[in-house]
Amino acid sequence: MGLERLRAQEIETNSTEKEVIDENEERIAKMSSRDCRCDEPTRELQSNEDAVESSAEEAYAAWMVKHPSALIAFDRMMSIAKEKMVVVFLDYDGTLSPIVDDPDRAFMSDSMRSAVNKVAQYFPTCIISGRRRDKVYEFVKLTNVYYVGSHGMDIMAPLKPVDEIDSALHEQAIKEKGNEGVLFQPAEEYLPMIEEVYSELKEKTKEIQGVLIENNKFCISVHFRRVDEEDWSLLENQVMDTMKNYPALLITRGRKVIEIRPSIKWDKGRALEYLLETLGFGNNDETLPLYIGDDRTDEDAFKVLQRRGQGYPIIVSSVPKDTEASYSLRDPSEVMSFLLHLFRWKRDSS
Ligand SMILES: O=P(O)(O)OC[C@H]1O[C@H](O[C@H]2O[C@H](CO)[C@@H](O)[C@H](O)[C@H]2O)[C@H](O)[C@@H](O)[C@@H]1O
Repeated sequence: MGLERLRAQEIETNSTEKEVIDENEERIAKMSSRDCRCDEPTRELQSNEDAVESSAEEAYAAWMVKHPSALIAFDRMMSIAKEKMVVVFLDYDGTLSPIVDDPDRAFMSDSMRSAVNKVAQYFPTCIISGRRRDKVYEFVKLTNVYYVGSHGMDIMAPLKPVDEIDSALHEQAIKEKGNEGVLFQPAEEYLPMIEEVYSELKEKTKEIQGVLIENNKFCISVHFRRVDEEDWSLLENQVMDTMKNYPALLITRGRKVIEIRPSIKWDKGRALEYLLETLGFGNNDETLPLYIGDDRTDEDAFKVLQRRGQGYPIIVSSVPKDTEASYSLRDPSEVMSFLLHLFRWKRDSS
């Protein structure tokens, strides 16, 4: 697409998008000038609520010293990117869409879609989610990004040879899909077991109000966000009881969700490495991967980037969290601002 058209598209950016960006920029400007606060006159005694809020803000500010805002640090981060190929990896829930009660309604805003689309016009862009791959596509609806589902276990990659990545696993798991690309599903043999567990869990938990079991193809999510807190341990016991019969499956935790997945050595971090190889960007010196995610499963990808000493792991969180990420963004609206910064940076430097 020509630059003219890209610019025209950007001008069309709707007002909500602009408002969100302005708000974020105002907040960032305030944060950058935080040091000035010591000159302010001593404030009057605050109400308890204010005090709690301000101590939460202080804890967040202290955490941000170790995980600076990727918006504030943008220019510094990008100063080494000029000579490199930036590859963008994005988580979906909590990163591109806000966390909502009903997982089927975790829609992405049009302005976020437009930001991802803009970034994907300049950089290879992959969305890596715990959800089914086709479900993520239903939400995102962009044809210029790569989709990875089931926490990295369902990859649709371009038709390209893979070098040394797990050749044994690769041979058994790869399938050619005509011109669409190559489907890499390292946990394919677990499919019947996952189906079985999904049916069992549905049956077993059907009396618990609010529980939702989501079939994510190679993984299962047991959601308890809408379950009464007093039923949480009952649900947990029922899940554990079912899982006793499936030692080949692993239980992990996410945001108000118990996740069940094959216990193979494959996760979002391995998927990131796999994609870098298949996209032809395996070379550490020439590639700058950015990974933005909010969940525990994204930590696997952060760890990989830390181990490779390459790129930028960025966590999305509005509260202090233990993380391997080097940078942070507060919420999806800051993710959108970051993506638009990235787009403009590339557009204006090309
Ligand atoms: O890897 P992700 O794209 O972050 O997916 C992780 C899980 O996200 C979804 O659940 C979470 O978001 C829901 C919608 O906002 C929310 O209701 C739920 O409480 C969260 O845990 C998704 O439904 C899961 O299948 C994914 O594994």
